[in-house]
Amino acid sequence: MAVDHAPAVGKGLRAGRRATVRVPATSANLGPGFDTLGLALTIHDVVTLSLAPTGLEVSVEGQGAAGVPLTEEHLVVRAVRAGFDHVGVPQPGIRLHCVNGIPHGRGLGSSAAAVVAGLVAARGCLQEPEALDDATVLALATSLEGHPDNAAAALLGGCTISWHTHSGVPRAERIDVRADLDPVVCVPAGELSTSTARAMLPALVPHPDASFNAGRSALLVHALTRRPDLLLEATEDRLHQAQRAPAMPETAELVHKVRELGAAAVVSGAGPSVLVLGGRGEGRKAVDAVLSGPTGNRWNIEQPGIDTVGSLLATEGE
Ligand SMILES: Nc1ncnc2c1ncn2[C@@H]1O[C@H](COP(=O)(O)OP(=O)(O)O)[C@@H](O)[C@H]1O
Ligand SMILES: N[C@@H](CCOP(=O)(O)O)C(=O)O
Repeated sequence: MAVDHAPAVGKGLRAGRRATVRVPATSANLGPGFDTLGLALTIHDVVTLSLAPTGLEVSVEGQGAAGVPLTEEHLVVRAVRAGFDHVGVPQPGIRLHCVNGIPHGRGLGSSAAAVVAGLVAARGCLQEPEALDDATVLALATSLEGHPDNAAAALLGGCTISWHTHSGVPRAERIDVRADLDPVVCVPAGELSTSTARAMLPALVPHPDASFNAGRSALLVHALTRRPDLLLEATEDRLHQAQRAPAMPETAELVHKVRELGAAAVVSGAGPSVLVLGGRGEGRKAVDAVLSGPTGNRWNIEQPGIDTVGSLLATEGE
């Protein structure tokens, strides 16, 4: 009788499982809430993971398909492996297919989406999925990303407040923003990596600026939930946008012009996209007024809804 010596997928993993995760784009900071506030948007990546005894096969369609490595360096693969390492299961072979809707390097949380999708897909292939519960995924994603704001919103959906405990554990809570909040996103063609934009920030900030942002962040929670008329004032910031403006002058100019018309424009994440927050049609009206000239066609204008689901896992097979 022939003996099959082929290696098997290791203990603790579901060999026949196919895990599909849909994960939203996120806009972080929302002005004053640097590394704290995040908003999930209905622009999505979808990743499908299945396991094999050995090897790696990665295929990618959509955003970033031409640029991302199809190797162990692929961010989703790194996240899957980080999840399995955390749980302590033996690393299997990986078959991964990604359909990407989130543009890369534009301040819409593509890297956080990739990391969260990989971790949640890893959860879907575990015998004991609770080993990668939301708190653990947030902690692992934050350590891969360096900040929790995008990862929290990508994982939980909606608008999130995230913070670190004294012992350095990231935590997050969702707040229920007004149903009529109608975000507009203006996406330029050029990319700016988050690490480049973070390197532009000073290590220390003056106390009055810290105080200014603390007040605006608190006000912003009130504006997002109850008082949209305060959004313009509540989205003021002194901690990061002006400091990063030299790397994205067109973004800074668009934010300024839209705000002059009374709409709450901010840099989305680390930029260079612009997010405008307002009631139904308000942001779009201001953006159209500013971008009606020849420079307007340099921006891709989108009106995504708010994703209230967060990361959505579906599994097939044993
Ligand atoms: N879906 C993805 N698959 C693989 N790598 C990704 C994916 N999304 C983002 N990345 C990696 O992260 C980089 C962008 O991350 P970052 O500079 O933080 O910008 P963003 O604001 O889009 O998160 C990409 O250039 C790519 O290397
Ligand atoms: N708080 C972070 C947010 C980065 O978001 P991204 O979408 O640009 O990755 C920062 O401002 O650096």
